Amino acid sequence: MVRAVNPTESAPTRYAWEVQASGLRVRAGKRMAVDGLDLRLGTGVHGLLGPNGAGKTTLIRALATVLHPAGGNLELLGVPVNGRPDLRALRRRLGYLPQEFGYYPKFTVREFVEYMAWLKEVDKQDIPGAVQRAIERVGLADRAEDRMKTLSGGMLRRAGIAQAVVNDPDLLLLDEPTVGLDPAQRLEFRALLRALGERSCVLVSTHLVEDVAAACSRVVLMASGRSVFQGTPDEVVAAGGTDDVGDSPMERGYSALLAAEVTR
Ligand SMILES: Nc1ncnc2c1ncn2[C@@H]1O[C@H](COP(=O)(O)OP(=O)(O)OP(=O)(O)O)[C@@H](O)[C@H]1O
Repeated sequence: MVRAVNPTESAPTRYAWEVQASGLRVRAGKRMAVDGLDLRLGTGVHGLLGPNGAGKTTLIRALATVLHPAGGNLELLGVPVNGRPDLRALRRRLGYLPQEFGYYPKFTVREFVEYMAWLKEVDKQDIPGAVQRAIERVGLADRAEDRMKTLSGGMLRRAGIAQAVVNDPDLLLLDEPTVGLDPAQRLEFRALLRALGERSCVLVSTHLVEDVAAACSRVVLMASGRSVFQGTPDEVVAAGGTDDVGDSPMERGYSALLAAEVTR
C-alpha cells in the first residue's frame, strides 16, 4: 500500500535558522515559564545560561517537541510546530538529552542506544554502525556490554549523550549534559560538542559558565522566561568589570548581564 506523504515530510529542507522563535510562550504546569521569547539559532554550539527557574528546561522541552507552545511562533528545521502538525518526521532529525531520562536497567549500554536508534527510526541496516560510533564518541566503548544499572552517574550521562547523537541529529538539545562528568570527561565532552557543532545546531543548557567559554560559539542568556542576551562568549566577557561577581572573566560578564537585567 502506498502511504500518503504528510506536509511535514514534504517540507522544504532549506531554512535560514534551525530554530526560529518569536513571542514564544510555553507553560510548565500552571506557570508561563517561557513568556515572550525571541530566538534564532543557526549551525554551531549555543550555550544556554540563566539562573534557577529562568525557563531553560521548559524552553528545551518545547524545542524537543515534548511541550507544546501556548503562544507565539516556533519553527524547527524549517517546520512550523504551532497548531497540531504531525511531528514524526521532524523528531527523527532531533536529538534530546533530558535532565533525567528513563531506561530499562537490565539493558546493556549497546542495547539502550540501539533501542533509542530504533525509536528514532534510524534505517535498520545503519543501526549497528551508528550505535558503535555514538558509544565511541562518548568514550563508553569499553563498557558497551555492561548493564545500565552498573554504570556510575557520569557514565549514565554519557550513555544519555550517546542516545541523543545516535541519529546524527540536525538539532541537538542537551539539558545540563556535564552534570556528574569528571574533569577529564568534561574536556572530552567539550571537544565532542565542538565537533557536533560543525554541522548541527547544538543547544546546551548549563550552569557551568566555563563550559560555555570553552565549547560554545554563541551564548543565549535567559531570565524570567525571556532571552535577555544573545551574543558571543567574547561579548559576555566584555560586559563584565572587576566589581562584578565571579571567579573568571566569563563569570563576571554573566553576572553583569544578569544584574543589568534585574535593574532594568
Ligand atoms: N511541572 C511544573 N509545574 C509548575 N511549575 C513548574 C513546572 N516545571 C517548572 N516550573 C516552574 O517554571 C519555571 C521555569 O522552570 P525551568 O525548570 O524551566 O527553569 P530552569 O531555568 O531550567 O531552572 P534550573 O536552572 O533550576 O534547572 C520555574 O519557576 C519552575 O518553578
